[in-house]
Amino acid sequence: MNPLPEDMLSIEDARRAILERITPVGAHECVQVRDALGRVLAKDVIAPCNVPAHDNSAMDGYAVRFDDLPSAGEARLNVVGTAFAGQPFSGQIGPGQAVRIMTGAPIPAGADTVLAQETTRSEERSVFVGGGHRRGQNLRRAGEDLAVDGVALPAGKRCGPAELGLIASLGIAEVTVHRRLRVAFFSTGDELASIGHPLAPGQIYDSNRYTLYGALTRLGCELLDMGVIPDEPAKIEAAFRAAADNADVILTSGGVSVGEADFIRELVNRLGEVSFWQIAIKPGRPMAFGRVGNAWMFGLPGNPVAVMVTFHAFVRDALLALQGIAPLPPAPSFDAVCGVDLRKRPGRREYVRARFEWRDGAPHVAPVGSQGSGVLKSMSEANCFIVLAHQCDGVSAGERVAVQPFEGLM
Ligand SMILES: Nc1nc2c(c(=O)[nH]1)N[C@H]1C(S)=C(S)[C@@H](COP(=O)(O)OP(=O)(O)OC[C@H]3O[C@@H](n4cnc5c(N)ncnc54)[C@H](O)[C@@H]3O)O[C@H]1N2
Ligand code: MOO
Repeated sequence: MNPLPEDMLSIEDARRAILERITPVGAHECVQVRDALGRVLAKDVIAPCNVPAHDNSAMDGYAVRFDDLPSAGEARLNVVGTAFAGQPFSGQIGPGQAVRIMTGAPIPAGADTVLAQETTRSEERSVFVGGGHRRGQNLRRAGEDLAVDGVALPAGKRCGPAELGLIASLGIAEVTVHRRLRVAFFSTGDELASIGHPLAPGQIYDSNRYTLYGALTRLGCELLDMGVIPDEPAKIEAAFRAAADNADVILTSGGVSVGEADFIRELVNRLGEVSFWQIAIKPGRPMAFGRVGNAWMFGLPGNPVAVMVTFHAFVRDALLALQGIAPLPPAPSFDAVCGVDLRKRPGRREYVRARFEWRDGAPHVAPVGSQGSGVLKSMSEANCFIVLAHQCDGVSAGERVAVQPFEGLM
């Protein structure tokens, strides 16, 4: 078995080193509510009005005065009008009176309680009510969702469907968001051909740019796809310079290890700085992080699954932090019963492509397909990673293991 290098950083140390150094992109812009989907708020959204705007009914039924309700037996109240959402009852409810009310209608003056109509009996202009009610029941108070002048959404929040609706519920047409993150990316390797070009002997099709396109698009980044760059230092250097002039982040794949055509680290060290490049992770050990000009640089390993694992473990959260998202959402994770024995070398965290399913009310998980770090098929068949901790030295069938589902992450 090959020895593990001694100067590998743990995943936690590498993540900390990355996240401590980066700060969100400074530039902001104003966008229409719909265009805020996936964008990160750069300023708090302050409520210009209450939501709900007025005390209103949570049920179809009757608005009443609690003091008119019997503690036992049945009381009769006079129905003096009707309140609809959008058509309030303009009068005042007096003793012994009720107003027929629909869900969302403003509570008439004088009423303090709503009876669901299923708990009542009506006859012409009367309603009969029993005991057992609570003062204030079935009422939604003005401002109980969002209070006027309060922070409705904090800066750093990424806008999803709920946030768009919430902003609209305040009547706000535009919000201030961080500028989109610009990410330049290219693949390196003489063996790589792009789609549409025939393969020369020894060549393979470049898949990493497409995987990265997918992952970056899902994160809402502005993409600068720089294609395939051959293993020629001058060409890679030119690509780095152009990328650093135009992007906040540069992602490369390939050429980061110790082979004779692996130029990435040497070039980045000349144009900027490599902070570290060996991490206690499998797959993905040779991943370089550093800077070129004003851009952050992630030199991802060439193997297609190593690209995805390092993106998941390091790049994703770094991009979220650069977009201004705070605090970073934790990666969803749960424990599942492992169906097979797993071999594992202590001293690095391993990400195993796997599928989980629910059986007998509990999650079960087992690896899928070949775990070679060039094998994308098993990545596509998997729906989660089994994450084996740094010091773990193997798992026996039936033991519980940590699982990170892909949904929402990849
Ligand atoms: N002597 C050592 N050799 C290797 C080590 C090591 O520590 N010592 N590490 C291995 C590990 S782990 C990985 S991962 C790879 C990473 O090396 P590179 O980043 O230099 O990647 P390449 O050599 O350029 O490519 C590796 C592999 O991936 C294929 N590839 C590259 N780019 C693409 C692409 N865009 N689309 C599809 N496939 C791609 C490439 O053809 C190679 O097969 O190094 C190990 N070696
Ligand atoms: O760790 Mo490499 O990333 O096996 O493929």
